Order: sequence, then C-alpha cells, then structure tokens
Amino acid sequence: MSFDRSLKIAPSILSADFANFGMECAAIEAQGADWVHVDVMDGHFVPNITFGPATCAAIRPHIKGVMDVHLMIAPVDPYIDAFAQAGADVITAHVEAGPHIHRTLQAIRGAGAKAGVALNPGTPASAVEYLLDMVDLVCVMTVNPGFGGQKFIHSQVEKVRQLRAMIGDRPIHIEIDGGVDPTTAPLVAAAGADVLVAGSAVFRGGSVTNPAPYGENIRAIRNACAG
Ligand SMILES: O=C(CO)[C@@H](O)[C@H](O)COP(=O)(O)O
Ligand SMILES: [Fe+2]
Repeated sequence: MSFDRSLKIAPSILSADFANFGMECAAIEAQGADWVHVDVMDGHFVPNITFGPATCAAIRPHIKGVMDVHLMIAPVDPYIDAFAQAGADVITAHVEAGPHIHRTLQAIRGAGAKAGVALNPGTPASAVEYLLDMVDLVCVMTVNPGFGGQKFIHSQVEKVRQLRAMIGDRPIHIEIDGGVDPTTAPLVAAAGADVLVAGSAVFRGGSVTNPAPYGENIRAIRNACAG
C-alpha cells in the first residue's frame, strides 16, 4: 500500500446489506470506491455492536484494494493480531480507547498493518502531536462514533486544518469519518483531508442488484470536492 495524497472515497459497509457483505464490497469497488471502510463496534466503547475479525477475514477476498478497519473497541491491544491476520491493510484505534495509544500503534505496525489513530469530536488535535512518527493515518470523527447516518459536526473542520498544519509533508493520511456527503465533503477536503469515509451517502438508493446509485453517489462526493 503506497502513500498518495489524492482524494480517496472510502464507503463504510456499516450502511451496506449485512447479509451480503462480500457482494457489497465488490459492488462498491466496481462503482469507484478507493478504499473499503469496515466499522468494528463492541457495545462497550460505543453503544452499538457490529462484528469482529472473522467477518473481516470473510470479506477480505471480496476486496481488491485497501481494507480500512476502524476499531471502536476497548480494550484494543488483545485483538490487533486477529485483525491483521484477517487481512486489514489499515487498523485504526481510538486515542480514547485506552491509556497506552503509543503502545497500541507500535503493536499495529508490528503486526504488519498501517497504523491509524482516531479522534472523537471532543478530543483536540494536540492529542496526536507526539504520535506523528507512529501513525500512517489520523481519523477525525465528524460524528460521535457508533452509528451511521448522523449529522456532520462542523466544529471539526477547524481540527482538520490544525492537523494538516501539524502533519506538514509527512506521509500521513487525514481521514474524515461521519456525515460526509456532497455538501460537507468539500469543507474537509479544502481543510486538508484526503480520505473521506461515507456510509449512508454512498449506499442510499442502491443495492447489490442495483449498484449504479453507489457509483452516482461516489461521483457526486468526488465532483463536489473538485468543484
Ligand atoms: O465509524 C463510523 C460511525 O461510528 C462511520 O464509519 C459511519 O459508518 C459513517 O456513516 P455515515 O455518517 O457516513 O452514514
Ligand atoms: Fe468508521
């Protein structure tokens, strides 16, 4: 997985048909997705439960590109190897999920994956200041984690600007997660983000038997950022 700062759309399969994950992953890639974003929730760190490493391993053969695993779980460390072995290219842990994020990031890289750190809306950009040599991606949550379809929190755009300035020319992605659609995407892209996660705004109107709307929705987000 090589680094580049071009705009990438990463549909979140939290908004996909859970009975057809394999086909959904293949459909969104065929419709222009750059990465596939996989939301793991434990009902403890966040008030919702999704799935674990076995599901990630099951969908891996259906994803040709980057599998971007967002862990909303606490503790994180006991599960890192399992998600790496499931084929995650990027594993992102929350800075709020435990007292030893530096150790967690070391473990992610040690397991052979790219290391991401996520910040909840109430966590300042400065939380990653001493982690920049440890991370490949910083994920700015623009909703409170746990559910798809929530409203974008506009105060986070300033955090993205601060992170862009802090990161400079280091090869670190800035990812935005939550409430991304053609209206909000240009705001964060202009502030310096390069990976845009979008769940409801990509999957709305389509299905595995009618995937064309996925492509239209992805293009609408991309075009809004280009415009
Ligand atoms: O991590 C999360 C939510 O906790 C996200 O990845 C959501 O899945 C994004 O969904 P939308 O806000 O785009 O509907
Ligand atoms: Fe996510």
